[in-house]
Amino acid sequence: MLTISRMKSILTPTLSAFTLQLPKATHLPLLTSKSFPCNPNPTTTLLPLKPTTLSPTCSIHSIQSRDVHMEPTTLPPGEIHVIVGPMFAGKTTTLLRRIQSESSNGRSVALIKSNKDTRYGLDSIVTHDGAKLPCLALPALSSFRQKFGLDAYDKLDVIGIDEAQFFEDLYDFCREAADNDGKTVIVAGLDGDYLRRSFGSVLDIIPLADSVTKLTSRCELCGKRAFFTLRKTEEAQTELIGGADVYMPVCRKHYVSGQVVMEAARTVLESQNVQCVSYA
Ligand SMILES: Nc1ncnc2c1ncn2[C@@H]1O[C@H](COP(=O)(O)OP(=O)(O)O)[C@@H](O)[C@H]1O
Ligand SMILES: Cc1cn([C@H]2C[C@H](O)[C@@H](COP(=O)(O)O)O2)c(=O)[nH]c1=O
Ligand SMILES: [Zn+2]
Repeated sequence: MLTISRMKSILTPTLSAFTLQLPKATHLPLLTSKSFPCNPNPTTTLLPLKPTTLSPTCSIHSIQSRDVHMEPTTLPPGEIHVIVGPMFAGKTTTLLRRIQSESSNGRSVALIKSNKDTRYGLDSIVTHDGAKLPCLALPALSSFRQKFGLDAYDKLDVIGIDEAQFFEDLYDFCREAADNDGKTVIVAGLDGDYLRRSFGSVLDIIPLADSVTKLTSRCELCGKRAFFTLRKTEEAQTELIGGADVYMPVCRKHYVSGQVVMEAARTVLESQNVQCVSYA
C-alpha cells in the first residue's frame, strides 16, 4: 500500500534510514499535486531527488518497484563527548555521573581507564573525593573489544574512558566506536600537561566530538578559578602518576610565578646532580 509518507521517504529519503539508489541519467520532473492526485497537500511540492529517465507520467509505484533499492536501516549514529581541564577539576566525577545517568536510563555502559593509573588500584575508577565505579584497566584501547567480549561489545551502548591522555590509540578507537559501531563515547582527560602542552591525543579528538566541556578547579594559592596544573616536584618527564602530593591546581598568575620557582629549583637540582656526579 503506497502512502504519502512512503512516497516522501522514497523521494526525500533520510540518509540514516535508507540508501536510495536511482539509475544514472534519470530525470524526475518537478512533481506537483497533479502527479499525485492523492497528495493531501496540493500546495506541497515533492522536490525531485535526482534526475531520472522515467516519463513524467510514470507512477511512483514503478519507481518504487523497478528502480529503488532500499538498504536495511543502519546503526543509529554514535556520539563523542569530551571532558577536559586541569587536575582536581571534576573530570572523573563528571564522567562517573554521566555513566551512572546513562545506566539508570537503561543503557548498557562500560568504563575504561589506563593501566598506568595505579593510584587507587586497577579495578576501579576513583575520584579524588573517593567516589568509584568498576572499570577495565587497559594498556591500549584496541584491546577493549577482545577483553570485554565481542558479543558483549555489540550490546554495549555507552563507553566511558578516564585518563584519556595515556591512550595513544584514542583517536582511532573513538572514531570507530562512534562512526562504525554507533556507540556513545564519553572521554575524560587532561588537555594539558604540567607544562601546559597538549597531553597525549586528547586534543586530537576535538574535531570528532559532539561536545567539549572544559572544567576548572580552584587555585590552591588564591582560590580563584584554576585552569592549569602545577607540578610541585622536580621531575621533568611528562608522565608522572600522582595526586595532591605531586600536583596542585593553580590560576594563571600562580602558574606563571610557580613555574618560575619550579624551573629555578629544577635548574639548581640539575647543577647539584652534575656536581655530585663530577665529585663521585
Ligand atoms: N587541590 C586539591 N587537592 C586535592 N583534592 C582537590 C583539590 N581541589 C579539588 N579537589 C577535590 O577533587 C575533586 C575532583 O576530583 P576528580 O573528579 O577526580 O577530579 P579530576 O578527575 O578532574 O582530577 C573535587 O570535587 C574536590 O573535592
Ligand atoms: C599534569 C600531569 C598529570 N599527570 C598524571 C597525574 C595523574 O596520575 C593523572 C591525572 O589525573 P586526574 O584524573 O586528572 O587527576 O595524570 C602526568 O602524568 N603528567 C602531567 O603533566
Ligand atoms: Zn591563584
